[in-house]
Amino acid sequence: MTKETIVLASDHGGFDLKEILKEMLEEMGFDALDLGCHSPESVDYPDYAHALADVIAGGRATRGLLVCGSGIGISIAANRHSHIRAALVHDGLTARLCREHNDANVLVLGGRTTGVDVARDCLKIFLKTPFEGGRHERRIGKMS
Ligand SMILES: O=C(CO)[C@H](O)[C@H](O)[C@H](O)COP(=O)(O)O
Repeated sequence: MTKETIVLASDHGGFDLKEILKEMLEEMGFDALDLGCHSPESVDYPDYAHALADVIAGGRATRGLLVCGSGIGISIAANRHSHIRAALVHDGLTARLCREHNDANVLVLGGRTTGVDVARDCLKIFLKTPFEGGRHERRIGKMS
């Protein structure tokens, strides 16, 4: 069976958490396409958000994960792309709602703000929760 590819990227502030979540994705049976960064050396988060958006635009992955220090900068950068709905979440509830209501295609976490256990939960919930459609479909349509 073909593995689904999940694309992921971070800046230095999200590097440690991205590495942990990459391993988790692989353990869950996904193909984790890691666009970097590849060390804790300081880099610029927009470069990584744009690279991830390009991969999703190209169709190699449909879902992604971004991490920076707070999750804020990298989500702002990712959401400049019209095909990206990147959701910065902080707990299981927001991870579920970003899928059910917003059909988010990119999960964003803060490596300096969210603990590893919560981050793992968020990722699991993000991956398994379907979009509810209905009234939410209309609202999403108004954003494109
Ligand atoms: O964009 C951010 C804050 O909104 C991220 O947290 C970055 O990772 C952060 O700004 C990086 O900060 P640093 O002082 O250069 O490590």
